[in-house]
Amino acid sequence: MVRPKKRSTTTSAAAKPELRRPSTAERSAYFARREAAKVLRTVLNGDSNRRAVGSIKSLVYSPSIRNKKGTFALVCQTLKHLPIIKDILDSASILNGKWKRQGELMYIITYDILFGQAASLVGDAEKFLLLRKDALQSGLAQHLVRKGVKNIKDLMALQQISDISKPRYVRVNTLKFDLESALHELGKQNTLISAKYVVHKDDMVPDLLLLPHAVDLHNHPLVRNGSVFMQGKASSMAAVALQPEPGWEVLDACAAPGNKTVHLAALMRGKGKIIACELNKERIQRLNDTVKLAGAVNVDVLHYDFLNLNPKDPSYSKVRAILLDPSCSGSGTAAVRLDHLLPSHGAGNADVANIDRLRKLQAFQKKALAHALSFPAVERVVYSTCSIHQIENEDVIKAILPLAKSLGFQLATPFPKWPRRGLPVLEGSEHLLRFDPDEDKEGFFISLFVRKSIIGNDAEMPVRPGRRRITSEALCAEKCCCREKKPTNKYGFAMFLPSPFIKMSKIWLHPRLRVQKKDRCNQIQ
Ligand SMILES: C[S@@+](CC[C@H](N)C(=O)[O-])C[C@H]1O[C@@H](n2cnc3c(N)ncnc32)[C@H](O)[C@@H]1O
Repeated sequence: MVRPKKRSTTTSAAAKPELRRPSTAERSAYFARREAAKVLRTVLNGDSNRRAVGSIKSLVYSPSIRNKKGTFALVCQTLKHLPIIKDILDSASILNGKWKRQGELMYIITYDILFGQAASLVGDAEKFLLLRKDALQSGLAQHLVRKGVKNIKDLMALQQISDISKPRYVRVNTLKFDLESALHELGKQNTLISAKYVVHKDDMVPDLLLLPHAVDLHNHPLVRNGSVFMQGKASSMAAVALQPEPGWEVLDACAAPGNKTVHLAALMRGKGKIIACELNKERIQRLNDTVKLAGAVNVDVLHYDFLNLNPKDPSYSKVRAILLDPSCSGSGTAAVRLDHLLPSHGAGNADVANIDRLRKLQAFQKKALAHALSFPAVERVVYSTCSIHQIENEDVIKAILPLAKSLGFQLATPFPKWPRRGLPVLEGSEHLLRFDPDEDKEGFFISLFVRKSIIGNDAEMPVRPGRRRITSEALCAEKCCCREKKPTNKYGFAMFLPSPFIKMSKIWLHPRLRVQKKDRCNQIQ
């Protein structure tokens, strides 16, 4: 890394301005630009490979970034202006091989020279671009002409980049703090911004507080000591929908970073047991940290593949509720993650690679939901995603519903007063809950399965927890999400039933359960 030059002993009058010791502001701006370039490189690489390693926010708020606020602003602003910056650098052929390899740093500095803090520019890369400032400025003037606008303000308006004014929610961690004290503390005069936050209680989710969107609480003492968690409304609804009772055994199937795990612990008032299962080794540390920060003593972190947990293992025989918040496309949080700033935005979201990815995610989601429903004592299962795609939401429920029904589950209605429900593509979609990215500033999906002893019309006999009645529809759903499709006979039944099912001899040949061959698998496509 080329650092700002230290004071030199030379006495040459011409060299003096170049070699003076950089001021604190210049040094801090120098490092902020390097930190921003590092984040920008990760973001742009992830975007071009369609494999984001983290959102802009999560990258900026990682411990390695010192000047978080400055870095975040610089990355966002550079991204907003990136098409213009690239056009100017390309058309003026300013970058040679050496500086091309540091493209992200060049973008950041160009942003600063043309649109930002050109005052504190020290460093070799900065010097290189400052020497070409005239070329950059005339490139900008030509760009404005090409776009048919008079000034930068009009140019930005043309790009129609809207700021996402998502309200800021915090969930009070009742394991450590109480709602009224949090309301009081957060409402106090804030010395940093010399203003009071206006804090409201959420009208639907207990222990959730609402603040203005501009409020930055990352460094607030209550956040740092785990008294409150920065958690959105939709995400906070998932654990509440599960309604775990104090003393229950609960499984959080896909747990890291653990926001919902510790919410479950708070709802259970620290009584009972939560098994927090997580596959990803790196994310286990985050999960452990969240659990520790929240003071959740009844959480057992398990580094394991949820799909390989054996529901018949006595360790899980008392699990009464499962929260399944599996990996998903994250499309519902795209706005919050500032994906609209990325070059790929608007480049055809539904491209082939994306659809392929969604199908793979859906295959996992269906397997995981079928697996969650197979735990013998489970009474309540929440399936949630932060995706807006039907394929990861309603389609998953539709595919698994026959199996769920055969096991004695029904869809129940979490938060009946919430106005936005599931897309009407399956019977019972009114039970499903959706957050809309336009109306609610984020997309989210929650479904709740509750085990009843009588299954509506399809069943004359009660199904006790732990016992399953297998219908042909259920078999279809289970096979199609876990195995290859099997050939069916003219009645629509599988001709090659998996041997354990035959051994169980529990396939009830009730005429109602025979589904038409043509209808059998369409719900899982
Ligand atoms: C959407 S995130 C969960 C967020 C979490 N519920 C929260 O609120 O903080 C999904 C998590 O599931 C994990 N995961 C994916 N496949 C898994 C599997 N087969 N078993 C356990 N965890 C898995 C991912 O590593 C990821 O951490």
